[in-house]
Amino acid sequence: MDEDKRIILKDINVRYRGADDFQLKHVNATVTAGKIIGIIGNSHSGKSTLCRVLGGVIPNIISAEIDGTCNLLGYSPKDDWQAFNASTGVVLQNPAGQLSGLADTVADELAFDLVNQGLPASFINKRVANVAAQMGLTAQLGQSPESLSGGQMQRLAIGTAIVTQPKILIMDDPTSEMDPVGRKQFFGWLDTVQDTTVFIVSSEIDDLCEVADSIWILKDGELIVHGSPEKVFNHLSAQWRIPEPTAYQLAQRMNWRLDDNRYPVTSAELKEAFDAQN
Ligand SMILES: Nc1ncnc2c1ncn2[C@@H]1O[C@H](COP(=O)(O)OP(=O)(O)OP(=O)(O)O)[C@@H](O)[C@H]1O
Repeated sequence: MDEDKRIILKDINVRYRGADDFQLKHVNATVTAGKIIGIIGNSHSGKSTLCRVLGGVIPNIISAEIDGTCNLLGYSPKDDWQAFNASTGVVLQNPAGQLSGLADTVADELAFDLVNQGLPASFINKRVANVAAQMGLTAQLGQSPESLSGGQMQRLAIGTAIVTQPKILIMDDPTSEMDPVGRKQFFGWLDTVQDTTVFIVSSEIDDLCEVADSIWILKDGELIVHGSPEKVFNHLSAQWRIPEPTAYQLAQRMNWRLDDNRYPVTSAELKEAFDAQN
């Protein structure tokens, strides 16, 4: 398959300045464009560091020792930074830190990159209204970004990342400050995203299983497992200290299995396994 339809990570090693050990070690994976990748792992396992590599923040903004190959849809963050940057949208852990700080209103913040691109006002207004609606921020468009709650701020950060319609979206724990309703809406929205490759770090295992094509588990900087949610959670090692999704736990307790003997990991699969027993 063409390089411009894949994301390729080949033997990525990363060490921050002054650190004794590597924070990412021999990370290898290939992803087909358009997939949703859920990244999980315990604290300090390297999830944010991987997001920084995928978004080109390392090495272009945070200088760190990095080797290996990172190629996103044909662009390398090292060699094609401008094109790479234009193709990726990044939502970091601290949403407030990635806002421009120059916009008086949520609408101006959402419009910021489009204005910088010199696009016509009518186009910008339409795009901003569309993104605000997707993020549930229509009522806040006239408000100052500083007046937003933590969850709204996260939704604004996601909005600023998607407003330029990047081909790749990288989100590091984007729902950490959302309430349960906001989180549900966010994962419902994520499920509708098309023609975009999404990398999302989250500890919301149930939600991730519903939307992700693939789950990556990081442990001590190593990508120890990657595969479909069903495969990954049916072959977990207790040593990794990763919780199974609720559907899996319930089915295991009731011994409800799918046709191929696996336990379900999504609500639809749980129903399938239940129906098969009754
Ligand atoms: N800017 C930095 N400079 C030096 N070391 C760092 C830096 N950022 C992270 N680290 C270290 O790199 C390791 C991996 O951190 P990282 O934040 O990538 O893990 P994580 O899995 O995202 O953790 P968490 O779930 O706690 O956010 C940790 O040991 C952390 O202390």
